[in-house]
Amino acid sequence: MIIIDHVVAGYSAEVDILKGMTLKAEHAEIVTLLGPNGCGKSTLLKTIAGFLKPREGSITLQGKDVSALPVHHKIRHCGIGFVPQTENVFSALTVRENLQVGGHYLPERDARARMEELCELYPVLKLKFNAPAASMSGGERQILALARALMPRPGLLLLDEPSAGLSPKVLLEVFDAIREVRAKEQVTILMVEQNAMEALRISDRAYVLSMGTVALTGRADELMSDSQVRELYLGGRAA
Ligand SMILES: Nc1ncnc2c1ncn2[C@@H]1O[C@H](COP(=O)(O)OP(=O)(O)OP(=O)(O)O)[C@@H](O)[C@H]1O
Repeated sequence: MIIIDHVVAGYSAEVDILKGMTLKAEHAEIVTLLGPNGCGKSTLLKTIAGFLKPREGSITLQGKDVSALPVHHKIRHCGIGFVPQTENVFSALTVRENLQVGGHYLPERDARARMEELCELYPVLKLKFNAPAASMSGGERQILALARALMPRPGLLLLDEPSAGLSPKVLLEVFDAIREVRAKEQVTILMVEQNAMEALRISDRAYVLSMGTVALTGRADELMSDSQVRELYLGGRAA
């Protein structure tokens, strides 16, 4: 379980982007963060991942305060995996090499076994194992990015717009991949998304952010079926 408690953070000392952000994700939940451009969704993920330090408030993971820990410590010792929105695979490296990067500090035997597991989970990785990531489609690259972050078996996975730039059909394949790993490995997933309705369909709960704070929260199915919420926050489309 992760608890974000009244977190204030930003890129410079003068400007707060997160202005007292409070939210949580329970074990093995898929929680989606929605909201308009610039409201702080990516900044929140970067703060949880350790790229930014909270000026105020705390981030608690499994009961431990991880607020001030740097990125590498969070990946290696706290079980936090992060898939950024762009540049999330190494195009010139093969699928195998990308996965090796994700598991670089695992003992070699463990890394090999983990790669095999992930190739079972996502057969496209096995198919393209020795091909460069550059030869993969957008959806395949997204699945590779997901698998790379999964190499060290994180308990918490942070996904920044996994559907960015994907067609509606491919988007659903990537969302299926996310749902599958939650089911198989009980990983907690905190995901930023612009495709609100599609993301809510695979989510347990969601938070709608506005100007650095939480404007609204609820169960995904309740948010989807509330016409006022749909109109105000989710683009007004029917569920
Ligand atoms: N590296 C940075 N340095 C300074 N300001 C930044 C940086 N990255 C983002 N910001 C600013 O922080 C604010 C929040 O940006 P953020 O990327 O978190 O928004 P977002 O909700 O993820 O938006 P989007 O949906 O467009 O990705 C914006 O005003 C943005 O200009």
